[in-house]
Amino acid sequence: MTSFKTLDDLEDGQRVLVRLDLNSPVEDGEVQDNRRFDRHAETVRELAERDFRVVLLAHQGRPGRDTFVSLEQHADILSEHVGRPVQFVPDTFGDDALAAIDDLDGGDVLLLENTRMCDEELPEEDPETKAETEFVETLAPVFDGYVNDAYSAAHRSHASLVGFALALPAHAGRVMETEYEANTAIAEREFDGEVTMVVGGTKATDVIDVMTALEDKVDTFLLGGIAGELFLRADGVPVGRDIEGMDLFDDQWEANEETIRGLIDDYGDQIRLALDLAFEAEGGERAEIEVGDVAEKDRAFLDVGSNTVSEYAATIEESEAVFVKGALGLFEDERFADGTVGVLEAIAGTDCFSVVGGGDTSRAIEMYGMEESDFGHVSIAGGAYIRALTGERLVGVEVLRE
Ligand SMILES: Nc1ncnc2c1ncn2[C@@H]1O[C@H](COP(=O)(O)OP(=O)(O)O)[C@@H](O)[C@H]1O
Ligand SMILES: O=C(OP(=O)(O)O)[C@H](O)COP(=O)(O)O
Repeated sequence: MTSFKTLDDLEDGQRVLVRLDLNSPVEDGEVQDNRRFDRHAETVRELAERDFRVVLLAHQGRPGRDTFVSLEQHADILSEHVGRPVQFVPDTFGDDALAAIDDLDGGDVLLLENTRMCDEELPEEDPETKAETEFVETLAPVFDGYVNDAYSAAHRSHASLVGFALALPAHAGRVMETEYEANTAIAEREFDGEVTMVVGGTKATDVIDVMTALEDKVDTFLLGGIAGELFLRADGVPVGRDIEGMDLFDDQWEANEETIRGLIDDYGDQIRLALDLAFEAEGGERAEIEVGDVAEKDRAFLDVGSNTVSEYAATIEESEAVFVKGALGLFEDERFADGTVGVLEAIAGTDCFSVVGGGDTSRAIEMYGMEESDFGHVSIAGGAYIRALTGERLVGVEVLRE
């Protein structure tokens, strides 16, 4: 990451403003611990150990949603991960925030209130405009430097993500560095051997965008999940029952059909579809059917079948690099986890370069007892990961470039 200043370029003991992404699931008002805390703790711990006065900015939820809550609980959770106290002040840039910042000693860590509670944070405007907000103009002068560690939010042109980067010497945090390198690898790196991409999940437009952008970079796409069913249907297999709250096979089908057919016609040799599928039998147990035997108006399919898993695993074992976007089945239900777990275990069992992304999919790694260390990189980004895969530049990363 040579075109960015990193923590290595900061002089110890300064006062630094650090943007993290602690955006988390919230259940009944309770913020849920997750991998974002653990990853960012590394950056925070390093700065505190180097005697910086560390002030943290982060957001939670969006105004109007149940997940839009204070960061008070985040401070406690982060403190557990960092292994030292994380103070909290319920203010973003007012007198209370400034007084709390002023009170800090070297090695102290303070989290300010949810940046999205500040009116100037959210409207998406260019970095120059954001740098001129009262939020940035008030806080920036009390710091020596700005660190952005929030790769997973770097696609948003919000004040705390782009404004401070223009107002202060800007540096990439450790999470920013590793996420950037891994997530841009497919767009930026040349691999000598086969490059394989596992594509699944439920987000049809993401899948179409990624496949369209990466046709030249990827040798084989292994499809599963709802996304795979869209391709099977376009290929003439009568599958496609929508899951609750989605209408991919109904209203949206027409909008996507032509694009998917076009991808199959142009790049059919690179695209591998499921050979068999799994469903819930009458007794509730998992059952499988060959794709060729699926009849019109058949049931909902919840996973790829075992022949597909074996085939996909064999391709992965011969690959030099494997990227994962989306799950191959409803892995949250153990009966339908074989596809997702099968390909992840195949990746973990090889020494290929690998990146697993997408919030839901990477959760399968811990759910089924796999070790993150068996993968090249497990991303904590969702939207930013997709954008990186399609070669889009992230505004929050761009403003860090020297
Ligand atoms: N056949 C299927 N039926 C129902 N849900 C599925 C199926 N295949 C995959 N899924 C669901 O897709 C989700 C992941 O999809 P998506 O949100 O697109 O991926 P990510 O968040 O990892 O980017 C998982 O929670 C999984 O349960
Ligand atoms: O969690 C995030 O995005 P993600 O769910 O796409 O990973 C980021 O914190 C960005 O949040 P936002 O999509 O509300 O701007």
